[in-house]
Amino acid sequence: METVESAIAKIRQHLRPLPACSMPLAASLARVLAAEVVSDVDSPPHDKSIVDGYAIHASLIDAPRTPLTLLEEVVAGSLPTKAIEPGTCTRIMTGAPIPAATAGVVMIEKTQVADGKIVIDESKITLGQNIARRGSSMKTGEVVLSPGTKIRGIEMGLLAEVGYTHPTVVPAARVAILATGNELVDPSEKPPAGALRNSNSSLLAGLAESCGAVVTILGIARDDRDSLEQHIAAGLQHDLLLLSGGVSAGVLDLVPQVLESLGVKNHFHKVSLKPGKPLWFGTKDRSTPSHPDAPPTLVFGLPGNPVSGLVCFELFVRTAIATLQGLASSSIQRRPAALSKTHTCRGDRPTFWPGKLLTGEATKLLVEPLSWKGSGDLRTLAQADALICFPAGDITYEREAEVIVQPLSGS
Ligand SMILES: Nc1nc2c(c(=O)[nH]1)N[C@H]1C(S)=C(S)[C@@H](COP(=O)(O)OP(=O)(O)OC[C@H]3O[C@@H](n4cnc5c(N)ncnc54)[C@H](O)[C@@H]3O)O[C@H]1N2
Ligand code: MOO
Repeated sequence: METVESAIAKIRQHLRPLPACSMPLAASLARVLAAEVVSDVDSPPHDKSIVDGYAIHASLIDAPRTPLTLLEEVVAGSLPTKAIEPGTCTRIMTGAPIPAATAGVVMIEKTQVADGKIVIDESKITLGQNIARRGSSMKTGEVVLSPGTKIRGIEMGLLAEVGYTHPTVVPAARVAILATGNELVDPSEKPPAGALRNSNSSLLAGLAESCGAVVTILGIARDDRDSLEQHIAAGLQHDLLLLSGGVSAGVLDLVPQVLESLGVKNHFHKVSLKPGKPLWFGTKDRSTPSHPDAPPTLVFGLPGNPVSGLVCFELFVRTAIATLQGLASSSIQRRPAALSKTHTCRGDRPTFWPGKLLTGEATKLLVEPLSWKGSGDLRTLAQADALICFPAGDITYEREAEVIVQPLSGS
């Protein structure tokens, strides 16, 4: 049986980013850049005023109270026509290009008009004040964004500034979700005796969407070969297929054999982990003569118990989706914390126990182990924002014992 670490290592061997594509800027939020972005403009595009005021001549620095004759008015979007000379000034608005021979700009609030002349009311004028120089933020030809950058609103603005209306990005992963089980009914139905609602499709769709993936829900496959084959074949058309249920040792746990019969190569089955032990991972080759480097479809057979599926998603699937989408597959973010109360954990596998992070002293993270009833108890998870990682063994932890927690991100 794999350990969590060896399972992650095996999955990583099959991860690579999806082929880059060009995408309309408006659709690029949260995508990852696949190519350098080079500016084709200077920013600012000209020496510009950063305030509304008067452009003045250098001679005023020594004689600041000289009354000045107004030459003209320049607004953003227009061009000055006259150079500033001693004894003159130009009314200028924020963003407008400064006239030739401007030494600085004085804010309108620090000026007065007397007898039709402008008088500066500022004790100290410095050379270059209130002027932003052409190209001071970026120059034509400079690389302003690097491959691997995740596009936020900030980057969307910068891309627009440099004219990238169709940036080259790694696309969102297309994730298919397939629930399996004869006992499942749609969430819109009241389950009859022996049945329960399919909560896993919604759970996994939410988790995958929180990673930025585009999700297709394939419904419910029944526990027979035909139904599984039909649904799985549709799922294999995607970048990643998430199945839930049918992967342990029951008579109807047919998922592994059907996957393999459809050409999905198994890389491991079962991880020493609680909950989540029956996890199955495989890949289906998608390379063709014209696309020899096409990444394979990744297939995760998640255990049917909802919390087992959630834990497997957080430990294994989240990183896989991130890598497909061009983010460096970072190691899972874990941090030390102190238990808020005594807790006994039993088992022969490392356990990921739901916890609630509490505000401790500034430097100390506290975590409360929740009263969790096992891998079917999704209700308690609604209060959780972390998984507490306990090693294998029957161990009682005292209050304030140090444990490792893995925050539940965006889920
Ligand atoms: N002999 C063994 N029995 C079991 C083992 C084992 O190693 N040997 N592993 C146990 C563990 S651990 C888990 S976890 C479960 C996982 O079993 P499956 O992945 O085969 O899942 P199912 O049997 O289909 O379902 C388990 C449980 O989850 C409910 N379920 C299934 N799908 C959904 C869904 N879409 N939404 C909500 N709930 C769902 C299902 O009704 C079952 O109650 O196996 C243990 N057994
Ligand atoms: O390991 Mo299973 O996932 O506990 O219920």
